[in-house]
Amino acid sequence: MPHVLEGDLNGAGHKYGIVVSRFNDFITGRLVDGAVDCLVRHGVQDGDIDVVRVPGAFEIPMGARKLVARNKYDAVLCLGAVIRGGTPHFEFVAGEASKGVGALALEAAIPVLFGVLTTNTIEQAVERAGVKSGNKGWETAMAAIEMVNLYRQM
Ligand SMILES: Nc1c(NC[C@H](O)[C@H](O)[C@H](O)CO)[nH]c(=O)[nH]c1=O
Ligand SMILES: CC(=O)[C@@H](O)COP(=O)(O)O
Repeated sequence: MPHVLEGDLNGAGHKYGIVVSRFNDFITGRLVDGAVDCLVRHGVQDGDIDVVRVPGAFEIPMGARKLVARNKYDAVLCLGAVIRGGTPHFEFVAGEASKGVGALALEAAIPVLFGVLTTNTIEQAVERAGVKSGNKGWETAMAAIEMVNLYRQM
């Protein structure tokens, strides 16, 4: 039988930083609600969750990097919503947000999670912010709890 490592879903005693972009706040606010609900329901104290708001998804990596540098969190969650418009701007904003979070995640000593919606339509974003396709904030928080507990075993 192989020896398998995986993190459990108990968040008791964990501290989390959340960076969220204000652009499309009608969506990103729901992502934060979902993430905080998930963390608290899995044992994280409300007072152990800090939320930092940045203007848009392009600024998420900057905010996340500052949160990691505080050295006070077990993980940092990055939440946002990039919704395609009429120009190629979507590709650049979404691309830089994911590249920046990905690079930070590989250099940081703690898990940095990517919960940025990148959708073609507003409807797709709404569906993934607590409607019929779940809540990307909740999903990101679940992954964060698991990764924190996995890191503690490695
Ligand atoms: N169009 C969206 C943006 N655009 C703004 C950028 O993220 C950035 O704030 C600006 O370019 C200044 O650097 N941001 C989103 O989060 N979502 C969008 O759909
Ligand atoms: C993702 C975006 O930057 C987008 O909302 C901007 O819309 P547009 O491409 O119509 O300027």
